[in-house]
Amino acid sequence: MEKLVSSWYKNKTLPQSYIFPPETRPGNLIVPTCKTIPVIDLDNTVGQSRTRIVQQILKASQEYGFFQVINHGIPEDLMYQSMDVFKEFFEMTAEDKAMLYSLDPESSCRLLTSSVNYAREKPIRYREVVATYSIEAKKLGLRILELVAEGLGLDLGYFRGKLSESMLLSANHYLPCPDPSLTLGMSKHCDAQLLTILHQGDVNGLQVFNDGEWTGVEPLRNALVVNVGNTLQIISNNKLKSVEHRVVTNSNCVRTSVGFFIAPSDDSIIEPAKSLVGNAAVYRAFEYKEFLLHFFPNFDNNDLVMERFKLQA
Ligand SMILES: O=C(O)CCC(=O)C(=O)O
Ligand SMILES: [Fe+2]
Repeated sequence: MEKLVSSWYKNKTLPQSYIFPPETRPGNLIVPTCKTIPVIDLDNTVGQSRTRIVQQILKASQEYGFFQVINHGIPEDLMYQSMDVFKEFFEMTAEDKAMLYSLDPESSCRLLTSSVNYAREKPIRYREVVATYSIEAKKLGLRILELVAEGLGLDLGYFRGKLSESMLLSANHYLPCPDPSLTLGMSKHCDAQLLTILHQGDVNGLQVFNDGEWTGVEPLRNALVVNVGNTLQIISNNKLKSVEHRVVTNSNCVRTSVGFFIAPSDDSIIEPAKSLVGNAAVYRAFEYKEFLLHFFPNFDNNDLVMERFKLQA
C-alpha cells in the first residue's frame, strides 16, 4: 500500500523516485495556453456544414494532431457524472484502493500509481455511469473517425470493425505536487491507439508540443480534447500527425482527467491505406499487438517506436 501516491503526498516533499532527470523536467512552468488548437463545433454534420467540419478536422489533425470539440453529443450531465465517479474513486480509503492495485498488465481491472483501469462495485454508480459514458464516447469517436475518413478520401466505414474494436478508459489523478518544477504528472508521449477523446476537467496541466515548444491546452467547459494516435498517423501514411504531449503538475489543486482510447483489436493488420500511399508507403504492415509490444517499453521515445515500423527510404 505504501506504493499508492496518496499515502505519501501529504508529507509535502517529493520522493527521490519522482524527481525527473534535469533534461526531462518541465522547466519553465509558465507556458502559453494554446489558443491556437482549433475548437470545432460538431453541432451540424450534414450538408455544407459537414464539409466545413471535415476540413477543420483534417487541418487540425495535420497541423497540431489535436483539437477540441464542442456540441459533441455527449450530454453535459454524463460528462460531469463520470468525472465525479472517478473523483469519488480516488477519494476512497487507501484500503479500498489497495485492493485494486496490481502490476499485472493482463489484468483488465487494476490500479497502479499514475494510472487506473478498473471496474468494481465501488463507487456505487461506477458501472452505470462509466458504461454509459463509454458507449457515448465510442459513438463520438466513431463519428469523428468517419469524418476523418471522409477528409482523407477513404470509405466512410474505413475505421469501423476491427480497426476500432477495442476501447480503453483511463482515469488519471494528479495530486498537488510539492515541487512541480522537478517532475511531471505524465511524461511526454504519443498515444498508441487510433483516436483519443479526453475530458480534462477544469484544471490546467495538459501540454502539447507544437512548433518547437510546449503549449498548454486550455480547459473549456463541456469541450473534449481529441487527438490523433500513432495508429491513425500510420494508416494515414503521415498525412495526420500523432503529437507528443505531457502533463505538468501544480502545487494547489487536484487534477482528474478521463481518457477514452479507441484502438484496433490485437490481431488487426495496421498499414497505410492503399489509396494514400501513392508510390511511397512510409510504414510496413504489422499486427497491432506487435506495435504495443514495442510501444510500452519505449513510451517516452516516440521516434524510436515509429522507426521500427518504417520502411527503409
Ligand atoms: O491527463 C491528461 O490531460 C492527459 C493524459 C494522457 O495524455 C493519456 O492518458 O494518454
Ligand atoms: Fe496521452
